[in-house]
Amino acid sequence: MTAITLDGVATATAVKTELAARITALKAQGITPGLGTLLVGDDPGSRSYVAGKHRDCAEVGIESIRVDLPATATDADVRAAIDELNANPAVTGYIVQLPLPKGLDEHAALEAIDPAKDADGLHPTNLGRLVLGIEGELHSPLPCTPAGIVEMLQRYNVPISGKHVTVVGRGLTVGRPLGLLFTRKGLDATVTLTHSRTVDLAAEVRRADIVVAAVGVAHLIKPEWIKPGAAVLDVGITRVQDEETGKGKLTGDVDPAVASVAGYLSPNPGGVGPMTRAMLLSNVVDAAERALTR
Ligand SMILES: Nc1nc2c(c(=O)[nH]1)N[C@@H](CN(C=O)c1ccc(C(=O)N[C@@H](CCC(=O)O)C(=O)O)cc1)CN2
Repeated sequence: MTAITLDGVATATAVKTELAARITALKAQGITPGLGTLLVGDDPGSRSYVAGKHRDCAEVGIESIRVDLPATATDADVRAAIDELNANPAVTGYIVQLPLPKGLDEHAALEAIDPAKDADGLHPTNLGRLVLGIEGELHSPLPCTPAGIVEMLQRYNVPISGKHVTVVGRGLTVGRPLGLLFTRKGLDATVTLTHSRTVDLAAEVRRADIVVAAVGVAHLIKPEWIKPGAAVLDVGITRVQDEETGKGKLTGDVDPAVASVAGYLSPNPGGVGPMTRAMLLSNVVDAAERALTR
């Protein structure tokens, strides 16, 4: 068996095309969505993700506002930048790029975001709404990577309801919210959320119909751990040295040989990452549309 590729680049392109039409309609009604980003420090990965977010905005017609602080910034500097983004009417939604440099209080930063402008769905109010399962009018933004994972599975018609999902990794941006999302009414999966103290990870992965690996350990997930036909989504990323060229390259959590056992495989790069970016744009557009109806 060779797994069907869950192509994040193509799926994100489809999402962005749909969003561009909604943005044109918003502009016709006098609303221009605007995404703000706050980047602290000079981590090359974070820099490149933020640059990508601004490129995406330009592509679909969303204004973007960029605030960069040096690595020497204090919690008070971060708070002042967040207060400005909260007050800026051109910013309809914004994100604080994570992780913040060591020593800065990430939780305080996320709590300071105006929940109505939280484009990442990481403010405690919005995560709380995810816990409570609040949808409909009060529907709040979902964290982008979990939302992108579900969107991609649905667009490829991968069954979720009644299926067993094993999530490897319990981080704030992926594992924890993903467990809540998959168990929501309407998706109705059964989730095992695993982490570094899980006793027999291989056994937990082996019983899953859907495996999401978001732990940042290169090639941790082995082909013999995979139930034949399962959907495997590779989210974690590690920078390793290419043995042939000696150059740095990005590697996911999933051993490439998994493709010979799985039914579906979301590669890394080229899978969930582009969907994360598309879902951020989607959150910004959703918020602008919600503002229209208020
Ligand atoms: N505030 C947030 N911080 C972080 C988030 C987040 O959702 N909100 N997620 C990650 C980083 N991230 C977005 O911010 C992100 C990571 C990866 C990609 C991506 O498209 N990756 C490419 C490969 C990357 C490369 O070539 O360098 C891929 O998978 O194909 C997009 C966004 C942590 N921080």
